[in-house]
Amino acid sequence: MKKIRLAVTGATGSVGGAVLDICARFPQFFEIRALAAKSNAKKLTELGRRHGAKLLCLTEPEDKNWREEGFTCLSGVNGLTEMVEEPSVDHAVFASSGVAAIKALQKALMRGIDVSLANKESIVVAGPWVMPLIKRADQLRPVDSEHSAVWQCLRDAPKEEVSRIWLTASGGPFRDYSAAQMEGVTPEAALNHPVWKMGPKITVDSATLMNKGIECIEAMQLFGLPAERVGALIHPRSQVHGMAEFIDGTVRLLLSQADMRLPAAAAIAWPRRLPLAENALPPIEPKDWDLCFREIDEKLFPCFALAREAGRLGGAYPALLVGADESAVRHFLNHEISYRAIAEIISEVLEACGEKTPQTLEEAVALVETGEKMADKICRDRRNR
Ligand SMILES: NC(=O)C1=CN([C@@H]2O[C@H](COP(=O)(O)OP(=O)(O)OC[C@H]3O[C@@H](n4cnc5c(N)ncnc54)[C@H](OP(=O)(O)O)[C@@H]3O)[C@@H](O)[C@H]2O)C=CC1
Ligand SMILES: CC(=O)[C@@H](O)[C@H](O)COP(=O)(O)O
Ligand SMILES: [Mn+2]
Repeated sequence: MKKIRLAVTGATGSVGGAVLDICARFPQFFEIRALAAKSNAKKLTELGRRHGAKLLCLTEPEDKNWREEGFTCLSGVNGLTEMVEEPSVDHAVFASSGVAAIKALQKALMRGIDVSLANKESIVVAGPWVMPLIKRADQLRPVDSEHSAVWQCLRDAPKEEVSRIWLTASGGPFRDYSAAQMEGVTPEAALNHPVWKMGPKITVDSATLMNKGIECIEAMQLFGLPAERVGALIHPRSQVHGMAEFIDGTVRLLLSQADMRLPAAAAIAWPRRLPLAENALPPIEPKDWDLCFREIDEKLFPCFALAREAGRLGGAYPALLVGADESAVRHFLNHEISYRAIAEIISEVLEACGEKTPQTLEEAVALVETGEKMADKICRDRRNR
């Protein structure tokens, strides 16, 4: 069988690591051609050598003349686009954070190569422009664990037979806190996720439940469903990752260990399933299967409510939300604003400038920056008060 030749954006990060782990375990199926990150030249080069990559790309290298012997080295955001246009790449994995990879995602889909997508920001911001570029079923495969689960549950299901889909949420470290207990929680506490080991931004988003709200918008885009047909439930043990409910009232659900290597493998190996249960990831024993779900309290988790509303309203709101959240989380992690202020600041941004619907992808991406800058200003003003 011909090996799948991959380019991985976000290779130095948490999901990037899961993808590379799968590739290393199954060298008979995968070949790493290209790796990209933002600025971590040392780790990227090390990974490049370990996985035999030929091409490396840093979008923001510290040294503008960055070069590494034995590799073709690209710099800047355009490097990501060049990377996915490389003829020897036939599968692009997007596992970077933020919105830098949107153009490259667009190019990869237009080129017709397979795409595995973990980066949720890009689809939330650019979904209306990116989704129509898909040329065939399953060209775009979700890697975000809940979306991968739903995608797998929907396999072979006619769209008209699907009534609703469900995403699960761990609930984050504060899922059992009262509003009073949430006052004054620290970044360190927010970074202590009960289940997943992830990058800092998404970990804080899990603690505010913004992650789940953003994932609802991501699901609306990926599966072409309106907000009212995308639900989310707290499921503390994170065994069930997503569900599809059908018009006859039956529900398919996907239950597995909480390990990003599973959705990564499902995406890059599709339609094949890799024998991960044999060694790396033993399945959960039936006696331990857990089917406890509970509703999300939108008062306790206002970020979730804000994202749900942004998804319902569409237009400029999803992009502004992504930008404002990026800023608010950064300021929270820097101990400059409180946990509660994250939702307050995002709400202020959405109220101030949500009306103008972007007409182009460029306008949508510009709105992310607008949201981020406006939230930066609100944070600064609050500190100076
Ligand atoms: N972690 C997880 O389990 C999950 C993550 N996701 C999503 O996947 C994405 C990555 O998350 P995660 O792995 O946790 O994040 P990490 O913080 O662990 O890693 C981020 C990665 O993205 C790279 N990166 C950041 N900005 C840019 C940029 N401007 N250009 C190129 N590369 C960039 C970083 O490079 P560098 O090291 O040089 O900074 C690093 O490789 C996010 O969109 C997240 O929401 C989705 C589901 C699960
Ligand atoms: C692993 C993954 O997909 C994350 O997006 C995860 O969902 C975060 O956990 P929460 O359910 O706490 O948001
Ligand atoms: Mn997820």
